Amino acid sequence: MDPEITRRGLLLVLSSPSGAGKTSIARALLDSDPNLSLSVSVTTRPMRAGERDGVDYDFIGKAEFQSLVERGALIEHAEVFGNHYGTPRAPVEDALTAGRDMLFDIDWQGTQQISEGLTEDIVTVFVLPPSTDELEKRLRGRALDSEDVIRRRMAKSADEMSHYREYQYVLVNRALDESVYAVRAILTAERLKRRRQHGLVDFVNRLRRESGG
Ligand SMILES: Nc1nc2c(ncn2[C@@H]2O[C@H](COP(=O)(O)OP(=O)(O)O)[C@@H](O)[C@H]2O)c(=O)[nH]1
Ligand SMILES: Nc1ncnc2c1ncn2[C@@H]1O[C@H](COP(=O)(O)OP(=O)(O)O)[C@@H](O)[C@H]1O
Repeated sequence: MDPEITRRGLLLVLSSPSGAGKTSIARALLDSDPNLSLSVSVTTRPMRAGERDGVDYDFIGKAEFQSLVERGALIEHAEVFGNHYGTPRAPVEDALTAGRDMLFDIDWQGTQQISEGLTEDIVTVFVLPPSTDELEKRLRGRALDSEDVIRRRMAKSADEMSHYREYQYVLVNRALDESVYAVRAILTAERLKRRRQHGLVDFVNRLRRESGG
């Protein structure tokens, strides 16, 4: 991009029923895109094997969570599967003004709350599994949750999927590399939206002057 043209950051939201693959897509995007960073949520859910505190989530207690809510430090928050989750406000506001993009792995309740305040900045993608059998296979294959938790997540998936209409883009996650490719394409196109690019008037005026128009 020409240095005269700067851009406001965007907020890329990925939602899906649990196990459809949004975390896998998110990790691949983050690994390959230096201008994209993950919005690290706070949660009261216990840490899973393989997760890192401060990287995947900030794992906090219920009292601390409540205090963040009361201080208005969360841009949105919701209860999912009996645990509390929320998005810290400050990193989001900093990223937008600095022209950096942020990725959110949040549910439909959080997406609705962020959409209300930041309608112009948000790009939303809903990820569907290819089939219910495959969804269950992926949840079991992840081997991180107990049988009871897996059953609860499967039972909630129909409810979560009913919100696909509230999203701008919808993607069926068949082959992971194809899904990552598709979300990268969305990101590329959204970054080129005219309204996100500042300085275009001066840039085009200069081009026109230089070409004698
Ligand atoms: N509203 C909201 N939802 C969140 C946040 N962080 C995670 N979630 C959602 O909470 C649900 C459960 O997340 P998690 O416990 O990590 O399980 P998994 O995504 O199914 O592996 C998922 O639908 C996440 O997208 C957050 O900060 N806000
Ligand atoms: N396209 C895919 N094909 C096969 N397995 C997948 C695919 N995407 C993700 N998985 C696997 O499915 C499981 C759930 O994926 P994950 O990214 O944790 O889902 P979510 O974040 O939506 O709960 C993981 O074991 C992951 O490796």
